[in-house]
Amino acid sequence: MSQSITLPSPAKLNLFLHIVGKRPDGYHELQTLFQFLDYGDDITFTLTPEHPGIRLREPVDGVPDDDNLIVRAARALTDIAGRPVPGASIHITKRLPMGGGLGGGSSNAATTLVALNHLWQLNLSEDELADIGLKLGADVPVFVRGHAAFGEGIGEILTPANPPEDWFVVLKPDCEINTGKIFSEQGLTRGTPKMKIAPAFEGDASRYRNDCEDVVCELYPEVQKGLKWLSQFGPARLTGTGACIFGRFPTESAARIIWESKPSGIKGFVAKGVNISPLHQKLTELK
Ligand SMILES: C[C@](O)(CO)[C@H](O)COP(=O)(O)OP(=O)(O)OC[C@H]1O[C@@H](n2ccc(N)nc2=O)[C@H](O)[C@@H]1O
Ligand SMILES: Nc1ncnc2c1ncn2[C@@H]1O[C@H](COP(=O)(O)OP(=O)(O)OP(=O)(O)O)[C@@H](O)[C@H]1O
Repeated sequence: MSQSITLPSPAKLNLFLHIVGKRPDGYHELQTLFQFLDYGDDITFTLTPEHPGIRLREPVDGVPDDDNLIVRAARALTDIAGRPVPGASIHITKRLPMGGGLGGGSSNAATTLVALNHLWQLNLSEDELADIGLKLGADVPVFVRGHAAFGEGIGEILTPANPPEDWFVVLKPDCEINTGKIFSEQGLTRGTPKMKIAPAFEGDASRYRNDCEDVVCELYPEVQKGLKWLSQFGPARLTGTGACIFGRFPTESAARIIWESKPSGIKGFVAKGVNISPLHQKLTELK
């Protein structure tokens, strides 16, 4: 690879999300089905041997650079490198809404780990990168591994899956939702019985549920309104702890017809569900 590389940092959907328990450390045990979207941010990494350290070319709105998951991921790799590494300048084209349940920050962290592992020639394995990623956020490992998967534990125990690669209308109701706040809500459904993960479940969208939906709809009426509208055309769900909601369609044209008729003012996009992450597709092309 050259000294500069631009890589995708895609969104994920939680096609379903069950909360099956709570761990002693307060984190919730989940069962979920992750699929990637062919839509997301792009990040350009340029090595700057003349300038040591990590620099973000522009801040992400409302996120101090030291808290930015891109910078935190790069620093975590620097710490583990065991030798001096060249500086890096990082430019992000941000498309994913924050607090959207699309895993934007986690995806940015994963793309950074994968990119700098290559550019700095650290040769860390996928397992090692996923372990570093888990310390940054529960959703980072699935983005590092790059295959649609059933997620268990807090999302780090991954079993590769192949749900249908349908088209989605993703809508972003006008609110940002803090993941920690939803997990701390008293009324959250926490006791869904654990099921045996089985491939048959991958295609059976009628069984998909998100246990955060009731609490989120109660706290954020704009999410409830969006779900009601989207449900007219088929099953619609919340992703993660929201705020984004999605409806599934068999073709792009079917999705676009609904997208064109959405209520004015609501943002979002149309995208295809993909089982190999666009990040990993691009890496394969570069090899
Ligand atoms: C809801 C999901 O998006 C589903 O994929 C993820 O589990 C959330 O992952 P994430 O945004 O990376 O979340 P983190 O940054 O790790 O966690 C934010 C906060 O949410 C709570 N949290 C998160 C994940 C989890 N399984 N149980 C929790 O209780 C914890 O209080 C944590 O401090
Ligand atoms: N590079 C980044 N991009 C977006 N958010 C970031 C980034 N770095 C840190 N953050 C912080 O992470 C928070 C969550 O952002 P993110 O876009 O991951 O939300 P999300 O889609 O709801 O995530 P999840 O589905 O994992 O809960 C933001 O509010 C922000 O404070």
